[in-house]
Amino acid sequence: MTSSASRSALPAGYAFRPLTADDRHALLDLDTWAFPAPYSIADFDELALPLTWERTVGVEGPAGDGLVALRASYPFTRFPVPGGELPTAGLTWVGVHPQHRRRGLLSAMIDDHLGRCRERGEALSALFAAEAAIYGRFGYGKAADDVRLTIPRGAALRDVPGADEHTVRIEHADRERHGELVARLHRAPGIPAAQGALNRPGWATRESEELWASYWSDPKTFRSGGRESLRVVVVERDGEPRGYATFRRTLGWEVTGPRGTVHAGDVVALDAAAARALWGVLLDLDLMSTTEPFLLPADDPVLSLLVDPRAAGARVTDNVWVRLVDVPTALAGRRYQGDVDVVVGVTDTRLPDNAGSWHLRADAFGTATCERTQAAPDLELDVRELGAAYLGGTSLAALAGAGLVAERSPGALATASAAFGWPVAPACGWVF
Ligand SMILES: CC(=O)SCCNC(=O)CCNC(=O)[C@H](O)C(C)(C)COP(=O)(O)OP(=O)(O)OC[C@H]1O[C@@H](n2cnc3c(N)ncnc32)[C@H](O)[C@@H]1OP(=O)(O)O
Repeated sequence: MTSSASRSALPAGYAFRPLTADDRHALLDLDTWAFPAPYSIADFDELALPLTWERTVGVEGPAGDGLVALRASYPFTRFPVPGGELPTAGLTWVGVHPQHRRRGLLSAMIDDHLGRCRERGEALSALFAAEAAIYGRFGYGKAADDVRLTIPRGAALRDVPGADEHTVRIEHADRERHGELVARLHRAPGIPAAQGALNRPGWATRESEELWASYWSDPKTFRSGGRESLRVVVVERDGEPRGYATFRRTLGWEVTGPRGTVHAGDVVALDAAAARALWGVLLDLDLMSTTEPFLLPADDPVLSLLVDPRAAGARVTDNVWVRLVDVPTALAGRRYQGDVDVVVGVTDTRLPDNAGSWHLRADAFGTATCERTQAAPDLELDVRELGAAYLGGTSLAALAGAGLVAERSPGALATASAAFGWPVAPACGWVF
């Protein structure tokens, strides 16, 4: 890929600087300016940083201010998109010291990041947004939602044949003991239909040793609010692990009795029976009154297993945001759930190579092609909206309803909107 990114420059006096492991202290100091935390830097000594240093870039301030901004990205070489995988940069650890905010440092960092994505051949960038209002201006669209639940202890679940054939292990989470099974099962994103061709878009897996080391390091900074150390429940059938969930409990005592909470992290099962077995354990731990999974895909099996899903008080919030860095590679790199033959007119002020008309053709669930064309567009939208629709979680019709997609050829919106959807809801099961 060639790079023709229009990069906005840092303000005078500021300069980019690659960061290394020697910058650990300065990086943590800056990070706790950006994200206030009730810890000293020394408290983070136990924390294995999840960063890949070659992808971690700082900004030095003027006049000896030192490190005043930083950003990093995770290498997701196999980021799931509908029916496929694409190299993706997971933008993360974005922070600007409060004294240097609103001077354009983030804008310059994003343009530098997008330029580097193109140079590395990463067709997408994805992120979790600390504040939802930040990233739209940079061409990122809200591509997935997730569901937060507070499930009462003992909530009734529908039966699944075979669930009671599982044995259960509840143990301290330990990399040596559980590392291989967690790495393997996490690739199966929680519903049987999602395996194989019908994958779960957005479900990033940890690919770097740094991310795994961080996942298993379990420092006290991860135990806020009285949380215990990391635990795991594994359900096995015929001696084979079929699902696991990580969790930490908290315990409070009230005059009416103990009120504990199970804070679940990953909840991953290879099939419906394993999911039923796993949730049966998570919803019935002694001294607990509620189970709060951190985040779940909008179609997680538990939402169908709960006899009274309303009682779990579902809250929906934004999950992964996606930015198409290379529009033709991205559009040809996913599959579509309906036949589509459409010319899409794209605007993109930050990456002008993406702007213009693109002819997208695909058969339902088959491979796609996407080529530049001079033909008039059937649909027009900004790259931000394309990012929102890309994983199949936001319909083009819904965006058109908000005036964000324009239909120029009658019928094109319905066909393209159906094709861009996906049978499995997009979501990433962990915040990166
Ligand atoms: C993927 C992740 O890592 S998400 C983590 C993001 N980091 C945080 O939230 C930590 C706390 N916040 C910060 O560190 C900073 O305020 C940042 C990174 C959000 C913004 O950095 P800044 O250098 O101040 O941003 P910059 O000056 O480049 O602003 C660019 C534009 O974004 C807007 N903007 C910046 N921050 C916000 C925000 N929090 N909400 C809404 N708009 C914002 C600015 O107003 C500006 O708008 P304009 O182009 O219309 O003038």
